[in-house]
Amino acid sequence: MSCVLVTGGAGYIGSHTVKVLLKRGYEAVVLDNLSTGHRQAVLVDEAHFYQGDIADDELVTSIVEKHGVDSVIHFAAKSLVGESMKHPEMYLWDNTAKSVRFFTTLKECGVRNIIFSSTAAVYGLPEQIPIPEYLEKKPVNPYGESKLMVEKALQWMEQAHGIKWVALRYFNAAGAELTGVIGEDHNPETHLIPLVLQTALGKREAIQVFGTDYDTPDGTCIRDYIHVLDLTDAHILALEALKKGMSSGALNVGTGNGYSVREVIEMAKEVTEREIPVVETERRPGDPAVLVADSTLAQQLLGWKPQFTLREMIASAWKWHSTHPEGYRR
Ligand SMILES: NC(=O)c1ccc[n+]([C@@H]2O[C@H](COP(=O)([O-])OP(=O)(O)OC[C@H]3O[C@@H](n4cnc5c(N)ncnc54)[C@H](O)[C@@H]3O)[C@@H](O)[C@H]2O)c1
Ligand SMILES: O=c1ccn([C@@H]2O[C@H](COP(=O)(O)OP(=O)(O)O[C@H]3O[C@H](CO)[C@@H](O)[C@H](O)[C@H]3O)[C@@H](O)[C@H]2O)c(=O)[nH]1
Repeated sequence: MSCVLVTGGAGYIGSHTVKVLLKRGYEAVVLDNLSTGHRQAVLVDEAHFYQGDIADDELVTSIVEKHGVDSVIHFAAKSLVGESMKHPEMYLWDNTAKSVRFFTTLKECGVRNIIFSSTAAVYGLPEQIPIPEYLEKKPVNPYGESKLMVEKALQWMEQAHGIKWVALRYFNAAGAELTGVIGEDHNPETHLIPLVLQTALGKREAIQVFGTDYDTPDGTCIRDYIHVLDLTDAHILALEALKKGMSSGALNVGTGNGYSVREVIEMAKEVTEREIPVVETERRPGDPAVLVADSTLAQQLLGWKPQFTLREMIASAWKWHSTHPEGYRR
């Protein structure tokens, strides 16, 4: 089997993907600067680990040559929407400029296959639900813009240099692998499900519900939560399809089912059998009311099908959080 370079492989989604890649017989090498990732998240001894930056040409070249890398899964990025509003230049630099530099190095090394972590944030405030890929892309924050620019860079680099790529536009990643050994550990944590579970653990006094006056059945925002293992599966299938000749392009990855903030909290109460105090607050700026994916294309082209329900996402996340209340800092 060939060697896959996984950037951001010490992060939440990347570490799950590395584990599954190894299990399926791939050789994997991780490049991560540990800005938000955790060295302990790359558990398996067979995964080679390099601490460094994707824009370090020399390091990238030496990794590709040493390990015979022929494909890349590129997770490394900053992904805090609020931070991107305050410091857009940071996102344009880290996510866009560094990715272009990284792809240039890969091109020079002859690496042709790239799977890229894109996001539902490229759609901005979509006028149609569920969201198909062809809908107009109008990001409402620099984070989404920084990812859309990378998709465009890939398109042009394909034309000029024959790079093959798939941009997976994830909706809301959730859950953890089923042994509870690795999981989500962001600092600061901004995502709903980990915050709800930290509240169940008593680490937070209450979960804030950002806005109860949206035009949705219970007034709170609706999102399409997708299990991190379903995401991992989509990456590996996309890589395999690309190598078999599938055309480059962007694919949505979600379940097609939307859940409101209140529904998530209710399900978390059932799963954890704990009290979860709620405080209703103002809307969080930039939050669309509803984001639900139409993932028909990914299902047709990759033969991919999401396997996990929201309950299973919350239960697997609970297994991780309840056994690692301080995340990887134990
Ligand atoms: N979590 C979600 O719900 C979600 C949704 C849509 C898209 N995404 C995208 O998926 C990817 C992974 O997200 P995550 O939640 O696992 O984030 P994460 O912060 O846990 O992982 C990102 C990893 O990349 C590393 N990194 C960042 N910049 C780097 C650089 N310049 N060089 C080397 N390593 C670098 C970090 O140290 C970290 O380990 C990101 O690109 C994110 O934008 C995430
Ligand atoms: O304390 C909290 C945190 C979140 N929310 C709400 O919960 C929903 C989900 O929020 P969050 O978990 O922060 O995810 P999103 O803001 O939807 O963004 C995620 O999903 C996007 C794609 O849908 C990705 O682009 C982003 O990277 C990823 O963080 C939103 O309606 C929030 O307003 C709360 O009510 N209280």
